[in-house]
Amino acid sequence: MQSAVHKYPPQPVLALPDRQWPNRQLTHPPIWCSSDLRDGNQALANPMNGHTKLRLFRLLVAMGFKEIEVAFPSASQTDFDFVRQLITEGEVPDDVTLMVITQARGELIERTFDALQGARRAIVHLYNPTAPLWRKVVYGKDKGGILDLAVTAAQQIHQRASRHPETEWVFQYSPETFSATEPEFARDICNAVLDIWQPTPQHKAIINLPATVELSSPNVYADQIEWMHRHLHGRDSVVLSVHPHNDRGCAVAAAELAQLAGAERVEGCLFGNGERTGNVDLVTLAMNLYSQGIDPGLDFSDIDHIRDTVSDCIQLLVHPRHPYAGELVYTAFSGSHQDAIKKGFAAQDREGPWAVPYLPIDPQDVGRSYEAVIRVNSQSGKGGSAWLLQECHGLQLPRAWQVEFSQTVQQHSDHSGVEVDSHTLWQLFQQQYLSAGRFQLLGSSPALLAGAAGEPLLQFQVQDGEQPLSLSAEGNGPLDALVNALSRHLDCTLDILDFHEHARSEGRAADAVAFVALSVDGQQRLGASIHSDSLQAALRAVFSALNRC
Ligand SMILES: CC(=O)SCCNC(=O)CCNC(=O)[C@H](O)C(C)(C)COP(=O)(O)OP(=O)(O)OC[C@H]1O[C@@H](n2cnc3c(N)ncnc32)[C@H](O)[C@@H]1OP(=O)(O)O
Ligand SMILES: CC(C)C(=O)C(=O)O
Repeated sequence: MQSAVHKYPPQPVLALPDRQWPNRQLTHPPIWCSSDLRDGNQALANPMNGHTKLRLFRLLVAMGFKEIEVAFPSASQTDFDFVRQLITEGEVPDDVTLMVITQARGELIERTFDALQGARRAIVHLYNPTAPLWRKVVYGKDKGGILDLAVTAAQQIHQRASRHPETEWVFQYSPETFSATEPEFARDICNAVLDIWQPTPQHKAIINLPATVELSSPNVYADQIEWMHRHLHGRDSVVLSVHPHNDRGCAVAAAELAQLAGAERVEGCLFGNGERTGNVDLVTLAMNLYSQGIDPGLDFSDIDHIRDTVSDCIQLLVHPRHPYAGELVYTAFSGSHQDAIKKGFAAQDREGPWAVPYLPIDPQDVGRSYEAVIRVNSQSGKGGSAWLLQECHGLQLPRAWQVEFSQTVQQHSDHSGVEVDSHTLWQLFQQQYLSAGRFQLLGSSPALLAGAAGEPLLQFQVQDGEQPLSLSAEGNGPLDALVNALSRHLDCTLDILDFHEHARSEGRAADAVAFVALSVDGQQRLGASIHSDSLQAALRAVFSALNRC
C-alpha cells in the first residue's frame, strides 16, 4: 500500500515563547457546563426525546451542574418543546442556568428567544465557524463577511434580549473551529462581538473557544488559549471558556492545559459523548481534580448510577476501562498488582492520605465496593485468591497456605481458561482442605485425665478408614496430645510446625478457622479446618493435614 501521508500538512503552531501555563498548577475546578443535551444529543443516531432529555437533565442537576446547555431550540420541535417544558414546569432550580445554542441566522435567533420566554436566567449561545476552510468551502465568505455575520447576530441577540428584562440574560459567543482559525482573526471577531455586548465585570459575557475538531497536541491548544486570554477586550468582563473535542484522544489533557492557560470554564459531556470521537469527558476531568485533592464540585458518589443512566439515555455503552467509571477500572487480575493492592489495603491508615498501589482513588468514594477490586484468573498470584477468600469467605490464609492454594487455583484457571469466581475458589478450598479423607475425628474427651508423668491425658475417638478407634495420649495441650496419639497409632513421627487460628469474620463470629502445618516423617503437610468450636477446629486441622499425605 502506498502511503497517503503527504495528504496531511501539519497544523501551524502559534509562537508564544513567553507562555506562562507550563509553570502553573490547577488549584480549583472550572465552571462546568454540560453540553450532553445539545452537543451530545446532536451526535446520536436517535436523538433523545423530551422524556429522556428530562431524565438526563435531572441527573445533571443532581450531580451539581449549574450551567446546562439543554437544546438547539430552532433545530427541532422536540428541542423547542423541551426548553418550554423546563421553564413552564419549574424544572430549573434557582441556582441552575439554562443555555441554548443558535446559529448566526436571524430567524433561528428569533425562535431561540421564543423558546426562552419566561426563563429566570438564560445563556444564549451564538456560534459561527471562523476557520479558513469553513470560510472558503462552507460559506464562500472572506473574513469581513464572516465578521459581519457574527456582529449582525450579536446585535440582534442584544436587541431581542433587551425586550425581555424579566430574564437575566448572559451572552456566549463561540468562534466555531477556533483552534483552526488564525489567532488574530479569532481575536478580532471575539472582540467585535464583545464590543456589541458590552459586558461588565458584574455582568460578564462568555467567550467559548472550541477545538471543534482536535487538530494538534494539547500544548498547542493551550498556547492558543493563553494568547486569546491576553488579547481579549475587557478580560475581566469575560468568562473564558473552552470546548475541546477528542479527535486525537487528547481532549482531557487539552482542557487541563487550557485551564492553566487562562480558561475558567469547560464545556463537555459525561463520558465524552459527542460528535465523532466526542466532547471532552467531564467525568474524567472532574475526577482527575478529585484525585489531586481538589473538590470538583460535582457529585460522583454513585458513579455506576450516573454511568448507567447516561448509557440508557444516549443508548451508548461506557467502555469497561473508561477512567473512573468503567466496570473494570478498580479491578486487578494480575498477580503482582493484586499482591501490592492487598498489602496496600492492609497498610492503609484510615485517617491518612490514600496510598494503595495501583488504585489512584479509593473505589468507595465513587460508590464501588472493595469486592471487585481483585479478581482471579491465570494471571493471578497468591494474593488474589487470598484476598477473595478473605473478602468473600472470611478466611485469612497464612502465607504458606496462600502459596500452596494458589498453585491449585493456577492449575484450575490454566485448565479452564476463564476467571475463577469466589464461589469456585471456595469449592477448590473445600476440596483441598475440608473434604473427608482416611482419618476423621469423631470426638474428644472433654475431661482431662492425669497421665503417669503428671501431664493431662486426652482421649480421642477417631475413624481410620473403616475402623473406629479410641486413642489416648499425654501432651502439653490438646493438639500436642492428639499428635502424640496419632504418632503412636501410625508409628511415624508427627510434629506441629505451624499453627494459626482466627475467628472467621464479624458476621460469622461463631466459626473458628484453624491452620496446621504438620511434619509427617519430615514431610510438611498443610491442613485447615472450620468449626464453631475453636478447639475442634484446631484438632480437625491436624486431620486435614494428615489426610493430605
Ligand atoms: C460544532 C457544532 O456542534 S455546531 C452545532 C451543530 N448542531 C446542529 O447542526 C444540530 C441542529 N441543527 C439543525 O437541526 C439544522 O442545522 C438547523 C435546523 C438548525 C438548520 O437547518 P437548515 O436551515 O436546513 O440549514 P443547514 O443545517 O443545512 O445549514 C446550512 C446553512 O446554514 C448556514 N450555517 C450553518 N451554521 C451557521 C452558523 N453558525 N451561522 C450562520 N449560518 C450558518 C450554512 O452556511 C448553510 O447556509 P446555505 O444554506 O446558505 O448554504
Ligand atoms: C458550537 C461549538 C461550541 C461547538 O459545539 C464546537 O465547536 O464543537
